[in-house]
This record gives sequence, structure tokens and C-alpha cells, in this order.
Amino acid sequence: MSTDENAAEELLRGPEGLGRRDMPTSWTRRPGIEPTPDFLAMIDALRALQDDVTAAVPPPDVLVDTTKTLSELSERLRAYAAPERDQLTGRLITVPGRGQTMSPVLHLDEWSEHHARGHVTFGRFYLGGNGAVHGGAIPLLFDEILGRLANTGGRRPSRTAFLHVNYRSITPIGVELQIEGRFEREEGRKRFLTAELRHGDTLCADAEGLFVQLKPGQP
Ligand SMILES: CCCCCCCC/C=C\CCCCCCCC(=O)SCCNC(=O)CCNC(=O)[C@H](O)C(C)(C)COP(=O)(O)OP(=O)(O)OC[C@H]1O[C@@H](n2cnc3c(N)ncnc32)[C@H](O)[C@@H]1OP(=O)(O)O
Repeated sequence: MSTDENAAEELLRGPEGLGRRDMPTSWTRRPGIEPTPDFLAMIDALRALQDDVTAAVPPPDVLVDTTKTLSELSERLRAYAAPERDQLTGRLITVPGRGQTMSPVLHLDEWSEHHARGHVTFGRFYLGGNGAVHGGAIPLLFDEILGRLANTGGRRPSRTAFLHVNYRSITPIGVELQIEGRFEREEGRKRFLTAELRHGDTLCADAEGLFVQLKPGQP
């Protein structure tokens, strides 16, 4: 088993981890819906495509061909569109990246109810300019790690009320970065969390997030 598969197993088991039993049902995999290796392979291929499209400067004939193929693929998948409750992308919380391609794949190496540590590599798709990750992509990653921490440990569901991000130095694409998040404190429905993103000894960005516990019936 790979480290990620082990991590996914632990995530399911708990007891201290970001266990599936701690998650509100609507956000977890519904019984009977399992991520198949084929589905995850499709997501990996899409991630690679996003990176390749970003970097490519193809000649006109290749462009025409590629566009035709992409349109055909869209049409083919559209026939299998499911309602949100049955959707797989983004809901596979035991799989690094959750089976989605919006944010980069967050690999969690260590976690508890109050702390999480992991690593991530932003691909070419996330390039802002001059080798640096786009400033809008970094909050995606912070929301991911803090959102998980805010909602683990048997806590009731919460949503991000604010996410303050400080960009301390450029965040390079194509290299492994380290990320760490902490559950700092709770005041009534308010949960305060912090996180840092580092490249080696360099602090790239840090964040403070407020997550507010939802009241019954709040979407
Ligand atoms: C259902 C979630 C379950 C998650 C399950 C996780 C498992 C999945 C695993 C892996 C995924 C990882 C990734 C996912 C993470 C996702 C999290 C997101 O990104 S959510 C999308 C973005 N956020 C929104 O769309 C919120 C939109 N806003 C709202 O819905 C409301 O404004 C809400 C709920 C945040 C608060 O509204 P009120 O009406 O319930 O409460 P009021 O009274 O306004 O605030 C309560 C207290 O909070 C303070 N507060 C609220 N907003 C504040 C702000 N922006 N700044 C400062 N204080 C604020 C208020 O001043 C108040 O404080 P005082 O009790 O008086 O001390």
C-alpha cells in the first residue's frame, strides 16, 4: 500500500484522524458510491491535461484537432451527469485531492483534531507568472486544509467566514511545498485556525481563517 493509501485508510478509521464518521453525511461518500481506480485515473489524466494545456503553444492543425477531441469528450461525459448528491468529484475525502482538479492535491502526512501537516506541488496549471503560483490558487489550498481541520473531531459542520492570506514570498510551481495548519481556538460558533505554506525554510504564505458553525438548516 502506498503512503497515500495508508493515509486514506487511517482517515476512514480514525479515531483521531479526519474520520469519515466525523463528517456530515452529505459531504461524505454515500454508501454504495466508491471511487474506482478508473475514476481516479480519469481525474489524474485531467490534472495532467490542465498542466499541458497551460504550457502548450501548438500549431493550428494540432489546435483544431485537440479542440475537436475535447468537445467530443465533454459531450460523452455530459450524458452521465449526476445530481450533486451522487457526484464523486470533490467528495472523495479519503483520497488526496478529493477526486477534483480545482485545487492542487493536498497530501496529508500527519493530522489530529488540532493540527495537520502535509505536502503539495502546484503544477503548471496554477502558474500566475514568473514561476510563481497564482495568488488566487493559494487560498484554495488554505481553505482545503483549514476546512478539514475546522470540521473534524466530531465538530458540527462549519463554513469559512473569512480567510486572510499573507503572501510572504513567491510560491514556486513544480516543487514540493510543506503545509501546516492548526486549530487555534473556539469561541461559541466561531473557530479560528491558522496555516503556513513553506518551501524548505522559506515561508511562502500564511493564513488565518474563521469558520462559523452552521445553525440547523443553514446551507
Ligand atoms: C457545510 C460544510 C461542511 C464541511 C465538511 C468538511 C468535510 C469535507 C472535507 C474536505 C473539504 C475541505 C474543504 C472544504 C472547506 C469548505 C469551507 C468553505 O469553503 S464553505 C464556502 C465558503 N463560505 C461560505 O460560503 C460561507 C458564506 N457565509 C455564510 O454562510 C454565513 O455568513 C456564515 C455561516 C459564515 C455566518 O452567518 P450566520 O448568520 O450563521 O452567523 P453570524 O451571526 O453572521 O456570525 C456568527 C459570528 O461570526 C462572526 N462573523 C461572521 N462572519 C464574519 C467575518 N467575515 N468576519 C468576522 N466575524 C465574522 C459574527 O460577527 C458572529 O460573531 P459573534 O457571535 O457576534 O461574536
